[in-house]
Amino acid sequence: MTFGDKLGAVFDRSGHLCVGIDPHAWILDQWGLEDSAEGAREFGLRVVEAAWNRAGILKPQVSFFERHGSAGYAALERVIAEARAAGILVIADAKRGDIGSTQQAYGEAWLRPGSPLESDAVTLSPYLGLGSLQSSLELAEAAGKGVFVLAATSNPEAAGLQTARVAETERTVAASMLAGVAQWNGSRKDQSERRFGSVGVVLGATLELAKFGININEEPVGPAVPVLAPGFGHQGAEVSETRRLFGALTPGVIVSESRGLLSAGRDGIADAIARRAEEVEAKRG
Ligand SMILES: O=C(O)c1cc(=O)[nH]c(=O)n1[C@@H]1O[C@H](COP(=O)(O)O)[C@@H](O)[C@H]1O
Repeated sequence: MTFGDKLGAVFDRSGHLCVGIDPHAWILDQWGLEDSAEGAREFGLRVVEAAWNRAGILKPQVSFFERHGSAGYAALERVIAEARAAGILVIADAKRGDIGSTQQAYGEAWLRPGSPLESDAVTLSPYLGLGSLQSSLELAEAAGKGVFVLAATSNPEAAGLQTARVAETERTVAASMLAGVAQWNGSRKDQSERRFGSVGVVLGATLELAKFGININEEPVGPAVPVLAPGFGHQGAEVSETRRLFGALTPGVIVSESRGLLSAGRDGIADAIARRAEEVEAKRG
Protein backbone atom coordinates (compact mmCIF):
# COMPACT_ATOMS: atom_id res chain seq x y z
CA MET A 1 0.00 0.00 0.00
CA THR A 2 1.33 3.45 -0.84
CA PHE A 3 1.22 6.35 1.61
CA GLY A 4 -1.36 7.98 -0.65
CA ASP A 5 -3.56 4.88 -0.31
CA LYS A 6 -3.14 4.89 3.47
CA LEU A 7 -4.01 8.58 3.63
CA GLY A 8 -7.16 8.03 1.57
CA ALA A 9 -8.22 5.22 3.91
CA VAL A 10 -7.62 7.44 6.96
CA PHE A 11 -9.64 10.28 5.41
CA ASP A 12 -12.54 7.87 4.82
CA ARG A 13 -12.35 6.30 8.26
CA SER A 14 -11.37 9.17 10.54
CA GLY A 15 -11.59 12.39 8.56
CA HIS A 16 -9.08 15.09 7.69
CA LEU A 17 -8.03 16.38 11.12
CA CYS A 18 -4.37 16.16 12.11
CA VAL A 19 -3.47 16.87 15.73
CA GLY A 20 -0.07 18.44 16.30
CA ILE A 21 2.01 17.23 19.24
CA ASP A 22 3.93 20.39 20.17
CA PRO A 23 5.11 20.22 23.80
CA HIS A 24 5.79 23.93 24.30
CA ALA A 25 7.12 24.72 27.79
CA TRP A 26 3.98 26.74 28.63
CA ILE A 27 1.63 23.98 27.50
CA LEU A 28 3.52 21.42 29.60
CA ASP A 29 3.16 23.78 32.54
CA GLN A 30 -0.56 24.16 31.84
CA TRP A 31 -0.88 20.38 31.77
CA GLY A 32 0.94 20.10 35.13
CA LEU A 33 3.98 18.50 33.50
CA GLU A 34 7.68 19.29 33.83
CA ASP A 35 9.49 20.96 30.95
CA SER A 36 11.72 17.92 30.44
CA ALA A 37 12.00 14.88 28.18
CA GLU A 38 9.81 12.99 30.60
CA GLY A 39 7.19 15.74 30.52
CA ALA A 40 7.25 15.76 26.71
CA ARG A 41 6.85 11.97 26.65
CA GLU A 42 3.91 12.00 29.06
CA PHE A 43 2.31 14.79 27.09
CA GLY A 44 2.80 13.03 23.77
CA LEU A 45 1.41 9.75 25.07
CA ARG A 46 -1.64 11.52 26.50
CA VAL A 47 -2.29 13.16 23.12
CA VAL A 48 -1.98 9.78 21.39
CA GLU A 49 -4.50 8.32 23.84
CA ALA A 50 -6.85 11.27 23.32
CA ALA A 51 -6.58 11.01 19.53
CA TRP A 52 -7.32 7.29 19.45
CA ASN A 53 -10.66 6.73 17.69
CA ARG A 54 -11.13 10.52 17.39
CA ALA A 55 -8.51 11.60 14.83
CA GLY A 56 -6.51 9.59 12.32
CA ILE A 57 -3.37 11.67 11.94
CA LEU A 58 -0.82 13.00 14.43
CA LYS A 59 2.06 15.37 13.72
CA PRO A 60 4.75 15.45 16.40
CA GLN A 61 6.85 18.60 16.14
CA VAL A 62 10.37 17.22 16.41
CA SER A 63 11.97 20.45 17.68
CA PHE A 64 10.14 20.33 21.01
CA PHE A 65 11.60 16.88 21.70
CA GLU A 66 15.04 17.70 20.24
CA ARG A 67 15.48 20.52 22.74
CA HIS A 68 15.80 17.86 25.46
CA GLY A 69 18.66 16.08 23.65
CA SER A 70 18.99 12.31 23.56
CA ALA A 71 16.33 11.82 26.25
CA GLY A 72 13.99 13.95 24.14
CA TYR A 73 14.64 11.72 21.16
CA ALA A 74 13.91 8.62 23.24
CA ALA A 75 10.62 10.26 24.26
CA LEU A 76 9.80 11.01 20.63
CA GLU A 77 10.58 7.44 19.58
CA ARG A 78 8.13 6.15 22.16
CA VAL A 79 5.39 8.60 21.17
CA ILE A 80 5.76 7.78 17.48
CA ALA A 81 5.78 4.02 18.16
CA GLU A 82 2.66 4.19 20.38
CA ALA A 83 0.77 6.27 17.83
CA ARG A 84 1.65 3.93 14.97
CA ALA A 85 0.81 0.87 17.06
CA ALA A 86 -2.62 2.44 17.64
CA GLY A 87 -3.12 2.66 13.87
CA ILE A 88 -2.70 6.44 13.75
CA LEU A 89 -0.79 7.91 10.81
CA VAL A 90 2.28 9.82 12.02
CA ILE A 91 3.76 12.76 10.13
CA ALA A 92 7.10 13.65 11.74
CA ASP A 93 7.44 17.41 11.45
CA ALA A 94 11.23 17.55 11.10
CA LYS A 95 11.57 19.94 8.14
CA ARG A 96 14.83 18.37 7.01
CA GLY A 97 16.65 19.23 3.79
CA ASP A 98 20.31 18.95 2.67
CA ILE A 99 22.53 17.97 -0.25
CA GLY A 100 21.64 14.62 -1.78
CA SER A 101 24.05 12.32 0.09
CA THR A 102 23.21 13.85 3.49
CA GLN A 103 19.53 13.93 2.65
CA GLN A 104 19.68 10.19 2.16
CA ALA A 105 20.58 9.82 5.85
CA TYR A 106 17.71 12.10 6.92
CA GLY A 107 15.36 9.99 4.83
CA GLU A 108 16.63 6.84 6.49
CA ALA A 109 16.15 8.33 9.95
CA TRP A 110 12.45 9.12 9.44
CA LEU A 111 11.26 6.77 6.71
CA ARG A 112 13.29 3.56 6.77
CA PRO A 113 11.29 0.62 8.12
CA GLY A 114 12.83 -0.46 11.42
CA SER A 115 14.51 2.89 12.10
CA PRO A 116 14.00 4.00 15.73
CA LEU A 117 12.20 7.14 14.51
CA GLU A 118 10.25 5.39 11.75
CA SER A 119 7.20 7.48 10.89
CA ASP A 120 4.60 7.29 8.13
CA ALA A 121 5.69 10.59 6.57
CA VAL A 122 8.08 13.47 7.16
CA THR A 123 8.13 17.18 6.32
CA LEU A 124 11.09 18.23 4.15
CA SER A 125 12.51 21.62 3.24
CA PRO A 126 13.36 22.13 -0.45
CA TYR A 127 15.63 25.16 0.06
CA LEU A 128 18.51 23.22 -1.54
CA GLY A 129 16.28 22.48 -4.52
CA LEU A 130 13.48 19.95 -4.92
CA GLY A 131 15.96 17.63 -6.69
CA SER A 132 18.07 17.42 -3.51
CA LEU A 133 15.18 15.52 -1.90
CA GLN A 134 15.09 12.83 -4.60
CA SER A 135 16.63 10.06 -2.47
CA SER A 136 13.96 10.60 0.20
CA LEU A 137 11.17 10.53 -2.38
CA GLU A 138 12.56 7.25 -3.70
CA LEU A 139 12.93 5.75 -0.23
CA ALA A 140 9.40 6.87 0.65
CA GLU A 141 8.06 5.18 -2.44
CA ALA A 142 9.91 1.93 -1.78
CA ALA A 143 8.75 1.83 1.86
CA GLY A 144 5.13 2.98 1.40
CA LYS A 145 5.91 6.26 3.17
CA GLY A 146 5.01 9.88 2.50
CA VAL A 147 6.81 13.20 2.22
CA PHE A 148 5.48 16.73 2.58
CA VAL A 149 7.54 19.39 0.84
CA LEU A 150 7.32 22.96 2.12
CA ALA A 151 5.76 25.13 -0.61
CA ALA A 152 3.88 28.11 0.88
CA THR A 153 4.37 28.23 4.62
CA SER A 154 2.03 29.87 7.10
CA ASN A 155 4.56 32.31 8.62
CA PRO A 156 4.52 35.92 7.37
CA GLU A 157 8.32 36.09 6.80
CA ALA A 158 8.15 33.44 4.08
CA ALA A 159 6.23 35.35 1.41
CA GLY A 160 9.20 37.24 -0.09
CA LEU A 161 11.14 34.06 -0.75
CA GLN A 162 8.27 31.79 -1.72
CA THR A 163 6.67 34.26 -4.15
CA ALA A 164 10.02 34.83 -5.95
CA ARG A 165 10.07 33.54 -9.53
CA VAL A 166 12.18 30.56 -10.56
CA ALA A 167 14.35 31.49 -13.54
CA GLU A 168 13.60 28.57 -15.87
CA THR A 169 9.82 28.50 -15.57
CA GLU A 170 8.82 31.95 -14.27
CA ARG A 171 6.69 30.11 -11.72
CA THR A 172 6.84 31.21 -8.11
CA VAL A 173 8.93 29.05 -5.79
CA ALA A 174 5.71 27.90 -4.08
CA ALA A 175 4.00 26.99 -7.38
CA SER A 176 7.17 25.21 -8.58
CA MET A 177 7.10 22.96 -5.53
CA LEU A 178 3.45 22.09 -6.11
CA ALA A 179 4.07 21.45 -9.82
CA GLY A 180 7.21 19.40 -9.12
CA VAL A 181 5.41 17.27 -6.56
CA ALA A 182 2.38 16.73 -8.84
CA GLN A 183 4.76 15.72 -11.62
CA TRP A 184 6.55 13.24 -9.35
CA ASN A 185 3.26 11.68 -8.27
CA GLY A 186 2.01 11.56 -11.85
CA SER A 187 5.15 9.78 -13.05
CA ARG A 188 4.84 6.87 -10.58
CA LYS A 189 3.66 3.50 -11.77
CA ASP A 190 -0.06 2.73 -11.47
CA GLN A 191 -0.67 6.40 -10.76
CA SER A 192 -3.84 6.43 -12.84
CA GLU A 193 -5.49 4.09 -10.32
CA ARG A 194 -4.50 6.20 -7.35
CA ARG A 195 -6.71 8.75 -5.58
CA PHE A 196 -3.80 10.45 -3.78
CA GLY A 197 -0.11 10.71 -4.50
CA SER A 198 2.38 9.85 -1.78
CA VAL A 199 4.25 13.14 -1.94
CA GLY A 200 2.42 16.22 -0.76
CA VAL A 201 3.07 19.88 -0.12
CA VAL A 202 2.75 22.15 2.89
CA LEU A 203 0.44 25.08 2.18
CA GLY A 204 -0.40 27.35 5.10
CA ALA A 205 -4.10 27.88 5.78
CA THR A 206 -3.32 31.47 6.77
CA LEU A 207 -2.52 32.43 3.15
CA GLU A 208 -4.29 33.60 0.02
CA LEU A 209 -2.62 31.09 -2.26
CA ALA A 210 -3.21 33.21 -5.38
CA LYS A 211 -0.63 35.66 -3.99
CA PHE A 212 1.84 32.76 -4.05
CA GLY A 213 1.10 32.11 -7.73
CA ILE A 214 -0.96 29.00 -6.96
CA ASN A 215 -4.17 28.53 -8.90
CA ILE A 216 -6.43 26.64 -6.51
CA ASN A 217 -9.03 26.09 -9.24
CA GLU A 218 -6.70 24.09 -11.44
CA GLU A 219 -7.60 20.39 -11.25
CA PRO A 220 -4.32 18.51 -10.79
CA VAL A 221 -3.44 16.07 -13.53
CA GLY A 222 -3.00 12.59 -12.04
CA PRO A 223 -3.55 11.68 -8.41
CA ALA A 224 -4.56 14.44 -5.99
CA VAL A 225 -1.68 16.07 -4.14
CA PRO A 226 -1.93 15.69 -0.35
CA VAL A 227 -1.79 19.11 1.30
CA LEU A 228 -0.58 19.46 4.87
CA ALA A 229 -2.31 22.68 5.94
CA PRO A 230 -1.15 24.14 9.25
CA GLY A 231 -2.43 27.48 10.51
CA PHE A 232 -5.84 26.46 11.83
CA GLY A 233 -6.75 27.52 15.35
CA HIS A 234 -4.01 29.53 17.05
CA GLN A 235 -2.69 31.09 13.82
CA GLY A 236 -6.20 32.21 12.89
CA ALA A 237 -7.43 30.05 9.99
CA GLU A 238 -11.04 28.81 10.22
CA VAL A 239 -12.11 25.30 9.23
CA SER A 240 -15.19 26.73 7.46
CA GLU A 241 -12.83 28.57 5.08
CA THR A 242 -11.13 25.40 3.82
CA ARG A 243 -12.95 25.23 0.47
CA ARG A 244 -12.46 28.94 -0.22
CA LEU A 245 -8.75 28.71 0.64
CA PHE A 246 -7.91 25.47 -1.15
CA GLY A 247 -10.48 25.09 -3.96
CA ALA A 248 -9.79 22.01 -6.09
CA LEU A 249 -7.05 20.95 -3.65
CA THR A 250 -9.60 20.50 -0.82
CA PRO A 251 -10.01 16.68 -1.10
CA GLY A 252 -6.33 16.25 -0.19
CA VAL A 253 -6.23 18.82 2.62
CA ILE A 254 -5.04 17.70 6.05
CA VAL A 255 -6.39 20.19 8.57
CA SER A 256 -3.51 20.55 11.03
CA GLU A 257 -3.83 22.17 14.43
CA SER A 258 -1.60 22.13 17.49
CA ARG A 259 -1.95 24.87 20.15
CA GLY A 260 -5.66 25.48 19.46
CA LEU A 261 -6.39 21.91 20.59
CA LEU A 262 -3.56 21.31 23.05
CA SER A 263 -4.49 24.33 25.15
CA ALA A 264 -7.72 22.49 26.08
CA GLY A 265 -5.51 20.91 28.76
CA ARG A 266 -4.94 17.41 29.94
CA ASP A 267 -8.57 16.82 30.89
CA GLY A 268 -10.11 18.62 27.95
CA ILE A 269 -7.97 17.38 25.06
CA ALA A 270 -10.01 14.29 24.14
CA ASP A 271 -13.26 16.25 23.88
CA ALA A 272 -11.54 19.08 22.02
CA ILE A 273 -10.20 16.63 19.42
CA ALA A 274 -13.58 14.90 19.05
CA ARG A 275 -15.38 18.23 18.57
CA ARG A 276 -12.85 19.58 16.07
CA ALA A 277 -12.83 16.32 14.09
CA GLU A 278 -16.61 16.59 13.71
CA GLU A 279 -16.40 20.24 12.81
CA VAL A 280 -13.77 19.54 10.15
CA GLU A 281 -15.98 16.97 8.46
CA ALA A 282 -19.09 19.17 8.71
CA LYS A 283 -17.52 22.42 7.53
CA ARG A 284 -14.61 21.47 5.29
CA GLY A 285 -16.76 21.76 2.18
O1 LIG B 1 5.10 21.90 8.47
C1 LIG B 1 4.34 22.36 9.32
O2 LIG B 1 3.57 21.65 9.95
C2 LIG B 1 4.24 23.83 9.45
C3 LIG B 1 4.39 24.55 8.29
C4 LIG B 1 3.98 25.88 8.25
O3 LIG B 1 3.96 26.52 7.21
N1 LIG B 1 3.52 26.46 9.39
C5 LIG B 1 3.43 25.77 10.57
O4 LIG B 1 2.94 26.36 11.56
N2 LIG B 1 3.86 24.48 10.63
C6 LIG B 1 3.89 23.74 11.91
O5 LIG B 1 2.54 23.52 12.33
C7 LIG B 1 2.43 23.69 13.75
C8 LIG B 1 1.47 24.84 13.98
O6 LIG B 1 1.13 24.91 15.31
P1 LIG B 1 -0.13 25.75 15.84
O7 LIG B 1 0.03 27.13 15.28
O8 LIG B 1 0.04 25.71 17.32
O9 LIG B 1 -1.38 25.06 15.36
C9 LIG B 1 3.82 23.91 14.27
O10 LIG B 1 4.38 22.66 14.64
C10 LIG B 1 4.57 24.47 13.08
O11 LIG B 1 5.95 24.17 13.09
